[in-house]
Amino acid sequence: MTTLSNAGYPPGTVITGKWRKSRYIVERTLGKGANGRVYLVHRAGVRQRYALKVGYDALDLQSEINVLSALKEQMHNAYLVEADDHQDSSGDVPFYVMRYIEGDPLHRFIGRRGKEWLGLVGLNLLEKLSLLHASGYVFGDLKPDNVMVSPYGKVELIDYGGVSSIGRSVKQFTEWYDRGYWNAGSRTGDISYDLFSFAVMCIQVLDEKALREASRQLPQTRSMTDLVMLVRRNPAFKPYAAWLNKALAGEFADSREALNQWRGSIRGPSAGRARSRQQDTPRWLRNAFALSLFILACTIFFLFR
Ligand SMILES: Nc1ncnc2c1ncn2[C@@H]1O[C@H](COP(=O)(O)OP(=O)(O)OP(=O)(O)O)[C@@H](O)[C@H]1O
Repeated sequence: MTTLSNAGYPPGTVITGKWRKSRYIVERTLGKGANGRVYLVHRAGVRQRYALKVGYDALDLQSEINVLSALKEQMHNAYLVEADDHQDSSGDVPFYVMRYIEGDPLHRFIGRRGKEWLGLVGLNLLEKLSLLHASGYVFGDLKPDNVMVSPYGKVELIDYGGVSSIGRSVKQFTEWYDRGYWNAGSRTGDISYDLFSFAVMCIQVLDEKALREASRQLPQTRSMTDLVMLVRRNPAFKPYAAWLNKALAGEFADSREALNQWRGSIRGPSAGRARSRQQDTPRWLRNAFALSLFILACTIFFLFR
């Protein structure tokens, strides 16, 4: 196996699996990151679309494939479709095919739809994380770019390159979301590591400016207390404050507890809207409606008795 050296595949490129012989046709590039390029593809002769990742480094991609294969067995998770090698001008290039997730990354979704969606989206994300934790893994590199949200708030994690077994060192992380960056704990992959990252993501979504300012200090003076203080300062955090403080301090016993507490402390946007619709209706109008129902009932009673 060699590493991918080309500049990317243009639309129409056919990627043929060396061993399994599946043929995928590139529609467009979906994105590129530190580990590889991801293409939107469809299988030759079939409409079904997939995301296909070609790695820059064969070993890194293989470890991602190993995790996805293990998850597929343990979680009956159909995210990984297949893995194979493909031959291009640079030699054999490894790739894997996964479910295509349509949606927006978390920060773009919240930016478009409103911060009140954080409750529901956070709940769905915590459900995904607790399934992963129950299978013995931590996600590691949890950040808004790796959380895709569909138009109805359904959540999918992408980029499993940072996943590691519970108890092992975190393989891949991104500064803001990393517990070590805030001098708030080790980089050992435990469930609290993911919950810490989750809390920082929430802080970013609700007050990115304050998070940026807090991160500007000297590395040795940065601390979890800075995050706790900024949660305390901004009233937007009120519904989530108790949860965030507990996650930042690593005090959740497990992700089920975190999930249940989140569920208890939030109200989804639809519930919020329904409630505000009810509150928007003036009391006189509700009373008038009740009175007219009463008069109608009396009329029917006297007419038909
Ligand atoms: N299953 C998928 N469905 C839709 N889009 C995807 C999928 N997987 C990846 N992408 C897109 O491709 C981009 C790069 O993918 P990915 O994050 O896996 O690459 P990476 O090299 O590991 O990135 P990073 O540098 O963040 O670690 C993502 O940001 C996303 O936009």
